[in-house]
Amino acid sequence: MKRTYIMMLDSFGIGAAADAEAFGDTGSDTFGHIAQACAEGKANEGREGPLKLPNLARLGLALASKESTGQLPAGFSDDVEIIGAYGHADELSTGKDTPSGHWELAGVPVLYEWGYFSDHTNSFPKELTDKILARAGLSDYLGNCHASGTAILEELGNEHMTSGLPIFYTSADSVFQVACHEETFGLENLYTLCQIVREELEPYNIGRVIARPFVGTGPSDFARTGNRRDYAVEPPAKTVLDKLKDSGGEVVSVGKIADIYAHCGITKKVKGTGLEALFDATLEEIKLAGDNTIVFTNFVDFDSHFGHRRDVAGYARSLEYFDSRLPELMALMGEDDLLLLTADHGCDPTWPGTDHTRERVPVLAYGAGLEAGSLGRRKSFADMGQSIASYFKLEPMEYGESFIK
Ligand SMILES: O=P(O)(O)O[C@H]1O[C@H](CO)[C@@H](O)[C@H]1O
Ligand SMILES: [Mn+2]
Ligand SMILES: [Mn+2]
Repeated sequence: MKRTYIMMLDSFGIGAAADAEAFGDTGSDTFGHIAQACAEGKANEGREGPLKLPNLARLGLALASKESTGQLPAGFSDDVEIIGAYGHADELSTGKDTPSGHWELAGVPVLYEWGYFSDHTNSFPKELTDKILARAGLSDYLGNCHASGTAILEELGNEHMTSGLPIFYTSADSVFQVACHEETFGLENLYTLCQIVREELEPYNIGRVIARPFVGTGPSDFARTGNRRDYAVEPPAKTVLDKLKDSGGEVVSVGKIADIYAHCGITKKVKGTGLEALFDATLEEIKLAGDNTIVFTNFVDFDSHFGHRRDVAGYARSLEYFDSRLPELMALMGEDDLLLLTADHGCDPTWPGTDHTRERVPVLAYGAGLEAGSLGRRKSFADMGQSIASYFKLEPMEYGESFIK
């Protein structure tokens, strides 16, 4: 029986990419800097001391990081019995965003330039927002800037609730984000507005519109909810997910995977909010998975709760939680099953600003008869897509070199 489990630790980079300089990210290292802070006793909220990831270490995480950066992350040893194939991959895609990372992993790098709203204030062109407002029947909107999604709620959340005007903001990514209160504005109204934005963005080549619903009564208790929705454009070519689906296989999305692939190549969708719920849902789907199935989970909290929020201790705590649950997943694996752990970009919580960081990602592959040891430096995340194609005996992808025969 052939089944692949892809665990996407959103934003878990392992060292600056070869081209990090072009992004202002030279020296960034999500994993390395978290480990460093932990070893120095600077990440003790809700956890303590050096970062402990024994299961990921046995899969080769620390050694992959060493091969990426030239040094072992603080608190990790190379004297560990390695049970998996481990490597690190550079990104071919032009951007350090979520869709690019996910699509490239599935064999389709984004080689064109996305559109960006690069101006930090007055970010959106008036002719665009005029069209959106007219279609949505709104008189005006708030925001119109680059912002952290939680900071902008503190700043504009109250005004939004009293005026009923949506908050529009963006970031260094190719995104148009819309924050609205779930109760005062209404969740369905927010989704409808985002659909209008998606349609009006057609000429701008923007990767994603993101609905950012929140609840609460004021800045002290505003909280974003799990009803976030991503409206991505479709990948520019068939991904390995499409190919497996077209060949009659099953592709199960857990979390926001389906949204990120614009629902292409997916046969079943399961949602969950938070690391624990997503891990539970993943285990349930693995138990149900038949032959020729991919179960693909995105663990978004690493990125949205900790990376973007520059919360080192929170990131470390969640990594340790994730690691502690890995044995449950591995116990469900059949002899021929393949487990892949990776990331889509970096989001170094020690880095200035609140944006992603251009980093290499871990490529941890386990099972399916793979020999334990180094896979070295991979030129593209697409090596994973090519390997999955080869594993399921699908037509080869256009990009990527397989590490599975
Ligand atoms: O600050 P928040 O709203 O979490 O937004 C972040 O999330 C988006 C998607 O990763 C990024 O573009 C960044 O802007
Ligand atoms: Mn991401
Ligand atoms: Mn992000």
